[in-house]
Amino acid sequence: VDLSAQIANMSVKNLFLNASGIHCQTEQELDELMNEPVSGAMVTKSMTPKSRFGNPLPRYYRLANGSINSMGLPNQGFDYYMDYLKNHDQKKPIIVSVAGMSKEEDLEMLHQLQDNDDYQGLTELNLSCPNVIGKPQMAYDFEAADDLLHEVFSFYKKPLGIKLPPYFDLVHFDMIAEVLNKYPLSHVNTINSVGNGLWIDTNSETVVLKPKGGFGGVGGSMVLPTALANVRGLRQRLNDDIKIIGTGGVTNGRDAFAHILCGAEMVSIGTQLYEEGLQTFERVTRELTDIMEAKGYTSLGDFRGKLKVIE
Ligand SMILES: C=Cc1c(C(=O)O)[nH]c(=O)[nH]c1=O
Repeated sequence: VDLSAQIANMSVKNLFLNASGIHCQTEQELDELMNEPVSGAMVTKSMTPKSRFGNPLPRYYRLANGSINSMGLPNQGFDYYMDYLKNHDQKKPIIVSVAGMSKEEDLEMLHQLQDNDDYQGLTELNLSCPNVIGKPQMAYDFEAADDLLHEVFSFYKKPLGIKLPPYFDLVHFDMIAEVLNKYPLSHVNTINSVGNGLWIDTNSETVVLKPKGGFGGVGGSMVLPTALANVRGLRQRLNDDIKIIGTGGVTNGRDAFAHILCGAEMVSIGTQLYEEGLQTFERVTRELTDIMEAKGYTSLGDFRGKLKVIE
């Protein structure tokens, strides 16, 4: 099922999904997401060809208004997730997230997905992992991202989206959109965590994460302004047929409403889902429904992308 098909009969009910990395690494976590009644889709932890332990612990830390992580791409490996797809009926679309440690690994996994006749799913190429030691975030290198996508779309013909890091300059929105509009992407998922933040325990005068001297991706409510800007900036610049999954900073119905006003077709929840658990989906959906009812909206289309500016 590609995202646009999923969106065709979109309602509040199936608007939400987990952010990749959250509650989606093991078979048990994936089963719990699959059986969660409210979320409309789900996404796997970004996978690499072989399973990875990831970075040394501590590698996740909860902040007052968010989180910081340097997980280092821990995942069970490509074959594990392919087996999961084969052995479980899909009660909801599962987005397969792919994040090779190199361009070669990205291409290797995408070739396998393309050549697997049993696989008809929606794939998301993660170009934005900030925590693999020594590996830059590909999506900050516009030329390299263009080259990779050119090569990918020379053979990959199934629905494919990409996960982007946040950009912080309107010219960068222009530049990445110029690249992405050249390709038949099903969607863009924005934002990934805000890369290479740093948190300090001032009592011990020490960083809180072990990997990379404490540098890690920042998520949660404190990144909502950046997430909204990236959803809005890319919606204003991307071809209409490239849908946007809004990710970043969603803790309640009002945050989700804001993402949709900026143009998000679906909304994913990460830090809040990790901290509060799967009941987050039911709570945020209820809160969003209450807001829509109070405003007299009966469908997401009544307000999606209709953010007003001050004339
Ligand atoms: C796939 C690796 C990622 C990771 C990670 O595994 O460290 N953390 C993030 O916040 N975003 C990612 O994209």
